[in-house]
Amino acid sequence: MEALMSNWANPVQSLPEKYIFPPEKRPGTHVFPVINNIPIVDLRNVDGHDRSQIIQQIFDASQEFGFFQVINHGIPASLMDDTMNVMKKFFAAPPDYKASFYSTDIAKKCRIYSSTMNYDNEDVHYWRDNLTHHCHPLQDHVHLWPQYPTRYREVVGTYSSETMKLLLRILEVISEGLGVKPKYFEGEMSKNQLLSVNHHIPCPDPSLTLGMPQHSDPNLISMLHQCSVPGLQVLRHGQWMNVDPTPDAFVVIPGLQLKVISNGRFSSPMHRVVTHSGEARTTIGTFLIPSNEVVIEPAEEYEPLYKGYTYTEFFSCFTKSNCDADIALGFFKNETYK
Ligand SMILES: O=C(O)CCC(=O)C(=O)O
Ligand SMILES: [Fe+2]
Repeated sequence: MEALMSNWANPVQSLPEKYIFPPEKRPGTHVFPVINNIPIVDLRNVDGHDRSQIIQQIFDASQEFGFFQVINHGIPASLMDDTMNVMKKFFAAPPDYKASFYSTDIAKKCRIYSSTMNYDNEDVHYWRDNLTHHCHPLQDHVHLWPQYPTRYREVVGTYSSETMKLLLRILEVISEGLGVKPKYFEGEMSKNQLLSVNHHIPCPDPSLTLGMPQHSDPNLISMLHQCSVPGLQVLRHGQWMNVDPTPDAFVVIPGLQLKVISNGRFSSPMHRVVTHSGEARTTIGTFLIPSNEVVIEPAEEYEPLYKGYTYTEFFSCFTKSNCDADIALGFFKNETYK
């Protein structure tokens, strides 16, 4: 349980050796530029006269940046704040309470762990704790969730059903732009909803370590709710750049399955997390994940870049390739159109 950083005495005076990355992987003392023109999609009139313009904005943003932010998305700021506060309180809970959720078993449906799924075998640890649990359908999972703080289940229950609805609305807009049936992404395609909360305590030396490895999200689509402390970086034209938090917005990140289904019209941007020396950072990620059995394939018939596969087949290649998206997708590339 000493693995959980949120139990450590605060502040940590010097970076423990196990968290110091080899020089080529360190973020260094470089000041990273901020992406100051991240596309912001205003969803206020998505069901009205702005719909076709919104579709265009989402596709343009995905082509140009790989991701976008949404505002006026219908989830009240008060619910976003309540959920963030509940999460911050959970990570501040007594160590004994958190111990009951600690597990390195990825099959466990509600758990807290530190660094990555590979804590026991990795050479260097990432500077993060993570709470992950399934959310959908609520009645199958809510009994496994924390009960501290006392409002956890009530607040996070509402939050997760609202974020699920929002992601399905965004996916419906995307399906329209792709020219597939409006409910293409419902049901098996978005069967599992995962809430993944990252918590990074203040770090004595952010130049030497990382809060999360560089990766593309393996699922269908992700939505990220950042607190006010920056840390998310996206690789843009070969350079790491900061995606600073926009109050009350969500960052929408297409996953690798959307890249395949859209036949490459969406990409799945490479991102990572750097640490902060002054303040703790908490982010709430919502992931939609296909069922294990559903066949993922380009929705267009014309020159499909990938062969069909099940999500289980993909995920096994993804983990075997050490979570390298290019290697994993390489197994499913269609030779004819490479
Ligand atoms: O916490 C963040 O800012 C990013 C989280 C993320 O990329 C992920 O959980 O996949
Ligand atoms: Fe991610």
